[in-house]
Amino acid sequence: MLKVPDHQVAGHKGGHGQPGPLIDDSGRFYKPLQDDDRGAIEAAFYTSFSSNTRVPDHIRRFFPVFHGTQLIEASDGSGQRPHLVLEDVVSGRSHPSVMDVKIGSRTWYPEASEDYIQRCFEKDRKSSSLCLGFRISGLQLYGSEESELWKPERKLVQNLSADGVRVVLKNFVSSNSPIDPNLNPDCAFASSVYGGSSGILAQLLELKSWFEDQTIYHLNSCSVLMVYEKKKVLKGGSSDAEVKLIDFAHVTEGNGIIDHNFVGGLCSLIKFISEILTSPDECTTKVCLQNSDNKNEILTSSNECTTKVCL
Ligand SMILES: O=P(O)(O)O[C@@H]1[C@@H](OP(=O)(O)O)[C@H](OP(=O)(O)O)[C@H](O)[C@H](OP(=O)(O)O)[C@H]1OP(=O)(O)O
Ligand SMILES: Nc1ncnc2c1ncn2[C@@H]1O[C@H](COP(=O)(O)OP(=O)(O)O)[C@@H](O)[C@H]1O
Repeated sequence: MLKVPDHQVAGHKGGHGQPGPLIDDSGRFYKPLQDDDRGAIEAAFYTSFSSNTRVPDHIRRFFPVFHGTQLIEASDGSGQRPHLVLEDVVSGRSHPSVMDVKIGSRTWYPEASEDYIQRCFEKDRKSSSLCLGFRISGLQLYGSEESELWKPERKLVQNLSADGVRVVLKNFVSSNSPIDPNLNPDCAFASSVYGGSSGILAQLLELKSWFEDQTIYHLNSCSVLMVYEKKKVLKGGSSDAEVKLIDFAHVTEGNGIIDHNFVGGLCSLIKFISEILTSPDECTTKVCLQNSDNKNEILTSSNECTTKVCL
């Protein structure tokens, strides 16, 4: 039985006349192939990547397993449509905290159309992509109460400044509520989620070492998906933190050239996460996430805050 995923944090969602992803009970994620060349490019990437013997096994685990394409009924009832059949990265987790981070200071690439380049350029300029080399595309995080789920409006998190990004990366691994203005992110779970030999930082470093050498693919506009199980962490168990790369609709051939745009963004994300691990209390900012009606201000403050960032 296919259903709409509860834990999608970014990308195209079903509704408003467009099909969205579906999941099944056996841990598979069905992504509708987009009509234009994006669908064909992503399917070609997964096909090439799955059989490419130059990709080391320890790197394959950072990509969802690919089970081919399949014709299934689209989520919007528009009839049968081809879908990529992928491993569902959040399957088996009851309270997954999830963050989608789009890597690269530039999400466009020279082979794209002029119109696409302009749209990407505008988004990169307005978001943290241009200055940091990545942007948070979307996230959800569970609080300490099982019923508490924070899923901020995507446009708010995408356009955060460096200070804002730092606070949200701290919120992601904190035990206290991101929407209580009186609470600073305590980074209580930083060491179990970001740290350790199998934590998110170690996984990102392993990826980085491959991307510093590989010249097969250029992963334009691709995301790092960071996932962990909040329920287990709250009980003192392992975070089961996982990093996966997703969204290959704009992959181009590397042609012997290192993907500097991807490597640069990855290094920047690594730096932010390393700093949270080494100095979790250090902060100079106060982030104010304002709702679209501009009425309800949600403040997330940190120790010794001196700057106020408003959206
Ligand atoms: O439609 P939008 O404005 O939500 O833009 C989509 C992006 O959403 P965002 O900029 O993060 O809000 C979306 O970004 P995310 O995957 O959500 O990070 C994609 O960039 C998508 O383009 P494509 O399918 O990769 O070619 C973008 O879709 P297209 O506009 O290119 O169809
Ligand atoms: N294999 C997967 N398993 C679980 N969730 C996924 C998977 N791939 C994508 N997602 C979810 O869907 C969102 C959008 O995915 P993405 O491939 O970027 O779509 P789009 O091409 O529409 O931007 C991600 O932010 C994530 O929440």
